[in-house]
Amino acid sequence: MYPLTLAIFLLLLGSIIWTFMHNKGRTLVLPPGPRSLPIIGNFHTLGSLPHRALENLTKKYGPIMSLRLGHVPTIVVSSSQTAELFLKTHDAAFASRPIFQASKIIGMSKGIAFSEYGPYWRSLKKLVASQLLSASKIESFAPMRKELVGSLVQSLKKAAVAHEVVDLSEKVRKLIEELTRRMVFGRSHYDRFDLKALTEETLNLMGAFNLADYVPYLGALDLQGLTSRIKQNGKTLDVVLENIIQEHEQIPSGPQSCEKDFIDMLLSLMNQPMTAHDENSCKIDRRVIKAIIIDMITATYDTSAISIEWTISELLRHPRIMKHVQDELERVIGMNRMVEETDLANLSYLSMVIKESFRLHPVAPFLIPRESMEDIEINGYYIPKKSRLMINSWAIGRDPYVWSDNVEEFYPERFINSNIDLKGRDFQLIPFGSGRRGCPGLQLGLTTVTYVLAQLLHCFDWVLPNGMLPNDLDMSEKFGLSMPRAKHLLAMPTYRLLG
Ligand code: HEM
Repeated sequence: MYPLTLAIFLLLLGSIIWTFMHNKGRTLVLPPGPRSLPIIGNFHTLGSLPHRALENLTKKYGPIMSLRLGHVPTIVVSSSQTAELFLKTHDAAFASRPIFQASKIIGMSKGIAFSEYGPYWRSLKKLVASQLLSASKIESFAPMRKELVGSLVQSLKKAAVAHEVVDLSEKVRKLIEELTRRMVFGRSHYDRFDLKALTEETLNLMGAFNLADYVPYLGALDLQGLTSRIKQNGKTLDVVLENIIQEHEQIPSGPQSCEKDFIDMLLSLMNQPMTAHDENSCKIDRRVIKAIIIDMITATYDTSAISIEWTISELLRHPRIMKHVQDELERVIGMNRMVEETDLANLSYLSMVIKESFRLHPVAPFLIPRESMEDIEINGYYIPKKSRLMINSWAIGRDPYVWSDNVEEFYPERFINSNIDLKGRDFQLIPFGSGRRGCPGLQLGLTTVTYVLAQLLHCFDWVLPNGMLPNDLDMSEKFGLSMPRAKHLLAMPTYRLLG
């Protein structure tokens, strides 16, 4: 009798443990969140500025909040501690990206920013980091940056003499556009194509809330007209890139050319494995080159320009801080010459101003959405596989537990004696993201932003037009994948260097 009882007992115990293990996901609950409606889920709660709407909801539901966008389970993370849990402790589980209809059709799901996590993405990211965005490659474009920023200063000098009001947003955008064009396409004469309009359309389509991505069975109806626009955009982009690549093949850059553009670099690696010394890794072909190029253009196109326009807007609203920046520039560089990139490391106050600007105005308020690759438990909550993860870096920059009670104030001095940097290790400030999917263009982006700002603030005094007072400057945002000012920044320059 005794062995039989023991066997039954062990069988029962085993089945209880098995049931517990296999029902683990079901016994845990989703993070709290607002009630969702049929079909649309919580879309109606997002409004026109979702980063603000969701920060508001966080006050009720906490820093890990669960929503449903259409049919997609979505987790919104809004504090530095919880961001660390998702982007560091459990980074591997959240290292994938959702595949959007636009990224698939346009070809971006084969690039870095919008591809799923796996060996292909890993090889691609390594290739780009080592061949296109290495410190030496960024350095090789320094003369080009100097030439183009110099031309902008000359045109602003003329405007200053004529007492003209300048559309600074437009000027800076054109500068970054030209920097991007020269770096990626170099000598190509692509004036037959409106690459600017094409890139803007790509960014708009990638940033749109497309019903096909959230309520798949409505996708076929194309109620928003997005699918046809995406197809058209994908086709045109492919033709343009094919033309530019062919031009590069017909007139290759000389072996001595010191300013090889990205297409030259990638063509020189054609048919080689993406990861050096790994014959099994995917080969670099035209499709890979096009996907990388689209990534490089879209990632560079507006990020730096948006950071610059927000920083100058804040300085125009805060004359004390503007003066402090200019005093530093005068002390470090003097008034007889222009800023060089080698001076940038000595501009510590400007660096604090840029951090403060990123805190209040992160270019990508939700970073780039991620997708979970497995069922996972975090902080006692159940997060199902294929959940969308939105990190609200805009809300994290305003967390009063981290930034004290003057969160809304533009106050660069908060970074004095602080080790917080922008590299994604300090989760209170993550404008470039963090972890495996963090931004590989951080160094290039930060160099460009700091150099252009230093030059504009060293060469010119700036005032708002028509006697507008600093507090009257409209600081409204336009929400998208990236978040520029809603209205262009207008200001009047006065040249201030000697000679
Ligand atoms: C001020 C300038 C820039 C800002 C604020 C910025 C910001 C970001 C952010 C927030 C992400 C998402 C990170 C995440 O999900 O954790 C990202 C990803 C990315 N960025 Fe940047 N970026 C900038 C400039 C650049 C430049 C100049 C390049 C390249 C030339 C670049 C290339 C990329 C790429 C390829 C990714 C996708 C990485 C991946 O998915 O693995 N970025 N960036």
